[in-house]
Amino acid sequence: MRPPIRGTSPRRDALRPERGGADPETDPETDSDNGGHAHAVTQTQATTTDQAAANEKLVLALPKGRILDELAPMLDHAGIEPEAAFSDDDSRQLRFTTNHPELDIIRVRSFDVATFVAFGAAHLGVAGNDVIMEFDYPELYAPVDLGIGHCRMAVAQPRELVKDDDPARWSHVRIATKYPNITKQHFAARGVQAETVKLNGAMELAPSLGLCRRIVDLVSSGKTLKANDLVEVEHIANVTSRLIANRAALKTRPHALGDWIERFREAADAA
Ligand SMILES: Nc1ncnc2c1ncn2[C@@H]1O[C@H](COP(=O)(O)OP(=O)(O)OP(=O)(O)O)[C@@H](O)[C@H]1O
Ligand SMILES: O=P(O)(O)OC[C@H]1O[C@H](OP(=O)(O)OP(=O)(O)O)[C@H](O)[C@@H]1O
Repeated sequence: MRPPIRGTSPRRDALRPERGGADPETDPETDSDNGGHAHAVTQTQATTTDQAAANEKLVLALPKGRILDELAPMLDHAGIEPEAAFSDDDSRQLRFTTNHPELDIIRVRSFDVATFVAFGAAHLGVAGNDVIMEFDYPELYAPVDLGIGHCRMAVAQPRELVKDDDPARWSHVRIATKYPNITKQHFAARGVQAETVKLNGAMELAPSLGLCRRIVDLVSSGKTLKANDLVEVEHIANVTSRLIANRAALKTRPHALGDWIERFREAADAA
């Protein structure tokens, strides 16, 4: 099951910052979400649904790990104080209340943030644009670049391969990566066929063990590549973390979500 797909270019659209904050009421794309079927819903049904939605708690999905550390001061600036268990590493709790009775936080894996928000299980979330691009969910909208989680996505290969190799002459490559979709799109755009082997981590091991000669992965300091005798040969994208929102929720609860989007925008501007 995937969220419904529309015939536009959602990836680029999702990552485009919106002027003056999200206004789903005037967003022509969100207006066309129902493909005209909205007229079949009676006013009473619509009102009841809106009220039910408005009474539901908002859920903010946050990733475990490194992003959470950088996000902490931003949550503070946005006025969000999670309950104590949120910062307790020994706690097995996954959903947390906050100082706002209408807002809960869930803590999930970074790739899963996008899925929870795209399917409407969470209304808002924080995810790297690596994750947003890889899934390319049309139901995601990314209004705020939080300016944290800076890194880049790159193609890398063993140092020894570089001297006799010209990437401009590649016609077919085999790549180990956590990002098969981005990788295929990147190479397709320059006429290279890419065969991908999906790994969930430690991609840097693949060349030395003969799995694939090349990898696509995130690079920040470059230490991991260096330690594994690999070098970057192509840049694919710059990566930062974004606030993401479910488009349908933006439409049904524009004020509640818009308020949180504005708070995160201010927190990002202040950082
Ligand atoms: N070296 C890095 N420097 C800066 N940001 C990074 C780096 N590696 C990853 N990121 C960003 O942080 C996000 C989460 O990465 P992190 O390594 O914390 O989780 P993960 O190991 O990819 O996911 P999981 O929780 O599923 O194990 C990535 O999606 C990316 O946007
Ligand atoms: O350029 P660097 O500063 O060395 O950072 C790059 C490393 O960071 C990420 O891995 P992470 O530490 O998240 O481990 P992972 O393999 O479990 O994803 C990424 O996948 C690289 O391996």
